[in-house]
Amino acid sequence: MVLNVNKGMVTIEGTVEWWKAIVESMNDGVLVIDQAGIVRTINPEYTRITGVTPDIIGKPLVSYRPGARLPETLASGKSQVGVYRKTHDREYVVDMAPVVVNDEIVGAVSVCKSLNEVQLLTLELEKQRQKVKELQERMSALHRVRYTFDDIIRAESNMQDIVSIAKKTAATDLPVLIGGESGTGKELFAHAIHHASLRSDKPFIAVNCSAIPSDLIENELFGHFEGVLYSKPVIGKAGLFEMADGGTLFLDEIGDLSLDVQAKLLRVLQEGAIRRVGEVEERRVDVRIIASTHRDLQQLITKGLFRNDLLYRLNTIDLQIPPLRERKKEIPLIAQSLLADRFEVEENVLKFLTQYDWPGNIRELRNVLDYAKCLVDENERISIRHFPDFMQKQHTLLNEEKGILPLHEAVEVAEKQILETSLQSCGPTVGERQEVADLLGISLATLYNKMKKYNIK
Ligand SMILES: Nc1ncnc2c1ncn2[C@@H]1O[C@H](COP(=O)(O)OP(=O)(O)OP(=O)(O)O)[C@@H](O)[C@H]1O
Repeated sequence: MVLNVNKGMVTIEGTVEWWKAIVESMNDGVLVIDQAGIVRTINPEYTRITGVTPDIIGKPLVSYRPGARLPETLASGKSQVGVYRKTHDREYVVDMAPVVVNDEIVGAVSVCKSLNEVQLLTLELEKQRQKVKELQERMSALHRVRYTFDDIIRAESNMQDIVSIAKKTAATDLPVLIGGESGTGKELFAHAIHHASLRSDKPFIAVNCSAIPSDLIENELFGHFEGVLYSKPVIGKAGLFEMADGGTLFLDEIGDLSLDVQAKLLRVLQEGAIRRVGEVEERRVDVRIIASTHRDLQQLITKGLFRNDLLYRLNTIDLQIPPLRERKKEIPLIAQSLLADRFEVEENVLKFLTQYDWPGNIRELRNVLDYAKCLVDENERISIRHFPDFMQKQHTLLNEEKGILPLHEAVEVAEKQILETSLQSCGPTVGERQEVADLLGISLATLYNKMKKYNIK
């Protein structure tokens, strides 16, 4: 035996004892025979699983266990894997392999697991498979589109034309570039095109290029290698291109990609293959690209911030979605749809909505209506005072320009102003508010109701 003293620890290595200790400590049952079929060793686990006791050591295996299969491996030199065995009431699974030294078979080893353990492992494996399946289903639900062409409310002829072109592109794999201000419905169009395409049962992956830091976007789009980096294991990761394989990749805000990533993207579009960061070999991907931007890409090209050749790869079909202020006819329709027939709206509100400029387009319209829906009381109709302050001011400005207000609105404006002025110099106590109510000739309860109505704190 060789004793090594290493930092105060005594170890035994390169000895029979060393290997015996390893075999003894294993969780699998081990039995070894030599060239003559004589059992040379078994470990305690072998006894526990098979019931064979250590007195077999030194005896021919077949004399002790006539049905043993290990001698077959010894004779043929061929391994046997997952062999089911049953002796008396014990069931187990055995792997058998020849022991080869200098190209010569010098024995054979049998490694067994009790069936119970195998069953437990099989059960665990089945559970994990089920989990993977559930996760895959959840992932594909996440990657399914929410909108179809039916969800695109349109009334203006320019929008009808755009939808009709978009429907035609759905039947192809051509790249589509969707332009338009923020909130005009670019992503809605991308969903609808994918939904109507032959790829609709495959993933739709949307990535907002402006939301991912530039040093991470390459990793996100193309994935990264698996291996060892600075002596640490790195688990490989598929990028969004691989995740979208067979489906559609929606590159939102493409104008925000750095020139470096634009060059890599162009290569992928030309080659139809991606290379994970840190890998050499290419992987083929079949992905349809729909890109969108609220920027003027021609202007970015002039400034040297966008690649001309990439634009030509992306804009085979170029859809420009007009801003909401150029689709006035659609505003009441979209508003009614967002209110889902559950809220009534005063006539002058719908009129005002069509006059407003909507710099945030349909997203802004949705937000403003959500605000009003939250503020309006049950059985009340949505009126201007249920809108955010900036909208109310805009409404007043518009009417001032015209110099006329509908009478009930003029009354409300005046009433609100009188209340605000009277309450300005008064403190928050009930006594002080009672004084204001007395001066105005109304009850305290009416004062509080009007404060609530006009959102006066
Ligand atoms: N024609 C339409 N009919 C009904 N709803 C619409 C229409 N266009 C857009 N919307 C709704 O407006 C909101 C904004 O749309 P979307 O996210 O598609 O805009 P976008 O142009 O992609 O915005 P951004 O450039 O900021 O990403 C979404 O809630 C969408 O469902």
